[in-house]
Amino acid sequence: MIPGADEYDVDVAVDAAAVERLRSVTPADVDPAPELSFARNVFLPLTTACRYTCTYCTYYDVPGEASLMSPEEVRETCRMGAKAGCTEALFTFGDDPDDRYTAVHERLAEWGHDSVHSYLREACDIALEEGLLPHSNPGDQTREQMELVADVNASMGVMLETTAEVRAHGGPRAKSPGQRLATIRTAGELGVPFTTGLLVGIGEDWTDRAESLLAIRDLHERYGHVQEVIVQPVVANERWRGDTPALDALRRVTAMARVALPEEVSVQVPPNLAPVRDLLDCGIDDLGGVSPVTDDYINPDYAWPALRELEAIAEEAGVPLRERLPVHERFVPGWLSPAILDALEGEDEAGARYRAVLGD
Ligand SMILES: O=c1nc2n(C[C@H](O)[C@H](O)[C@H](O)CO)c3cc(O)ccc3cc-2c(=O)[nH]1
Ligand SMILES: C[C@H]1O[C@@H](n2cnc3c(N)ncnc32)[C@H](O)[C@@H]1O
Ligand code: MET
Ligand code: SF4
Repeated sequence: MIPGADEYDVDVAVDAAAVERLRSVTPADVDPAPELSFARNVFLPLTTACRYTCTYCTYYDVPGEASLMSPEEVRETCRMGAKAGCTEALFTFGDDPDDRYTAVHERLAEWGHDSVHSYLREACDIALEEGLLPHSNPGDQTREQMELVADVNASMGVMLETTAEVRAHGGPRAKSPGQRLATIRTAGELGVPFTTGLLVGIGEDWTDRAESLLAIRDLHERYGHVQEVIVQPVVANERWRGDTPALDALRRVTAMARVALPEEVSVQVPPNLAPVRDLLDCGIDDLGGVSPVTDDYINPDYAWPALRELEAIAEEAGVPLRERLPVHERFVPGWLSPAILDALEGEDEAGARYRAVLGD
């Protein structure tokens, strides 16, 4: 039984025999992908306040020190991104800050918001006005929270990380695998194209990795909404002095992701955190969002490779490098809200920029 599954009423069916079969997959069992895709984004860390205290994370600030990006800063960053040819505004930040962050809540109230989600909606509107398509990953979301922002996002996401109960999530306020699966299910119910993934090396074992991939597959089979699964190694920082996954392990879990998931689901590896060149034969077909203008605020010590480097990686793999939007092309017919479709069809510069990426 997956921890928290009962509490959040998720009936994800993971068959023990399928876990055993997936565990035995190796890179020799997968074919290399025919192309590599990526998106150009700007990273907008709306707030560093977070209800959790994951032990691998340097992103969150303690109450009293947490920051909140202002609407003006959001607009400025988006404008800069659009000018640099980006298509995606990546909003990813602390999970639903709790009541200990009084200063954050007071500031939000001054700006007319009673929650971070209410503010996120305004921020997504700003991004659309400035010519970027929002992709929000605010961590766990309730159905009510996701409903509040779904129609102003091209796609959304949350890392499942793992279905296991791990010490790295521990402490009094811990992430629950059941809650994360419930978030992924809610996205399916609401028809939101979705990104999720594994965080590798936080204390999970091979059975947990296989189970996590099969849980994602199960939810995707029900709703068809998973666009990509990220295989992300945990990386060292001043809070995480623990181990990081060895290359062998990363190669094997990447191949397992490729075998576990149907072909239409991309397998993404972040080129600033993982040795992508050594994973090209393990089935990856996507390099995720890469920013020409902002840092990776979650892992600030790990710089984005330049576009030139992505081109060199694709060349080494002998496949074309293709730019994509934050929502994968197959979701454009039928899945997008009027606000996002309007942006894609707009007669302005942004519309032309999106359509150029789509190849229309
Ligand atoms: O720059 C990053 N982008 C992350 N992204 C963004 C991703 O690179 C792109 O935004 C998506 O591929 C959409 O284009 C995530 C998106 C999600 O929905 C869920 C998790 C992540 C994790 C990261 C991350 O750690 N760093
Ligand atoms: C956006 C995602 O970034 C991941 N994240 C947080 N800290 C680290 C780290 N040290 N290394 C790699 N990924 C990390 C979390 O899994 C989160 O969901
Ligand atoms: N807090 C969210 C999560 O862990 C998103 C960003 S992590 C810095 O899923
Ligand atoms: S990984 Fe996300 S949820 Fe965990 S402490 Fe960092 S910001 Fe919060």
